[in-house]
Amino acid sequence: MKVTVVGAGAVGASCAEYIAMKNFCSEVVLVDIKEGFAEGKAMDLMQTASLNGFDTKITGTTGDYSKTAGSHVAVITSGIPRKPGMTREELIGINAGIVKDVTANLVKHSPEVIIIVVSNPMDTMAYLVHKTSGLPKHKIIGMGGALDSARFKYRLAEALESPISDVDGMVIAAHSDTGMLPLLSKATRNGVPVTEFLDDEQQKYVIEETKVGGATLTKLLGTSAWYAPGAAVSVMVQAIACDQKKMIPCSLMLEGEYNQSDICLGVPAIIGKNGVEKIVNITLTVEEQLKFAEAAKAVREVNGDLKF
Ligand SMILES: NC(=O)c1ccc[n+]([C@@H]2O[C@H](COP(=O)([O-])OP(=O)(O)OC[C@H]3O[C@@H](n4cnc5c(N)ncnc54)[C@H](O)[C@@H]3O)[C@@H](O)[C@H]2O)c1
Ligand SMILES: O=C(O)C[C@H](O)C(=O)O
Repeated sequence: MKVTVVGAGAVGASCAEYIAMKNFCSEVVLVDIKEGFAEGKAMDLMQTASLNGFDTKITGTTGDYSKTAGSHVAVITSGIPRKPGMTREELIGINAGIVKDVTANLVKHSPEVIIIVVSNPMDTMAYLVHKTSGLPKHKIIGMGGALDSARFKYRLAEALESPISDVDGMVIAAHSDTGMLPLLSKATRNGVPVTEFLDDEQQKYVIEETKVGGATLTKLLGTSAWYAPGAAVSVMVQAIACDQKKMIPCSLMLEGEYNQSDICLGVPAIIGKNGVEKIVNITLTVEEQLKFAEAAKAVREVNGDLKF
């Protein structure tokens, strides 16, 4: 299994590191536009192989997409991250052009590739890849829900004063500060609804902190996060590489599911060797349905700024 990661910056390098550490892939190719940067990151990571005990071969290239030929999966992390005080949506002006060019280069050299879109604003960038790549819809997957759900579990465990391994939960809808929908109604501690343990104020805290999870880290770090994003991507790549058929919330092109069409939004899906094996329909409360529709409206407005 060959995986390309475009963008050897914070998130791209973290993806490559987690993928290699899990040792399920033969080859990871890092691509960046900055001269020598991807080559340097690849060499540094390869020098951890004997220390960390992996056999994945990591190489780097400055923009030579012929080196990515025959990739099964490609991850797009190229583009600018936000700074404190910014929204992800403000990145569209620069990142749309980058994502469009990168997609064309990837598909040219790997026509069968499955693309995982990470660059922000992610739901809109995933939509852009659908509109420009010519790939079938099951081969384009936006990464947001896996990360947001991990942050939800972190906040749930904090409020429950429990180990994170005790909790389960999922975030769907948009990967944005306002459009995320943490499904508190379905979150559990060892199978017991968390609503049995958390009062209204604690529930509100968990939801609000989850939604601004990326902004909180951006404020602390001065740029956006990379460890959890890289780990989230590695889980998705592994689900494809090992045909795990894992249920992961991902930003997918909807054609009537959840009452939405012609939009990429976070919904639970089965991820396996073909990419998206199936979108999973779950029952939402009336309030959740309204929030999902509101998130869709906001993402649609951002999509309207795209030029194809
Ligand atoms: N979807 C998510 O959950 C999620 C999570 C974290 C970050 N992100 C997004 O991922 C993107 C990358 O974040 P980061 O922290 O790694 O930024 P970064 O600045 O550390 O890295 C981005 C890299 O992309 C490279 N690049 C720019 N244009 C390129 C091109 N045309 N071809 C190849 N490489 C190119 C840059 O040289 C840089 O090395 C941002 O848009 C950020 O908002 C999304
Ligand atoms: O917050 C950001 O801008 C980056 C990313 O989308 C995240 O959620 O960490």
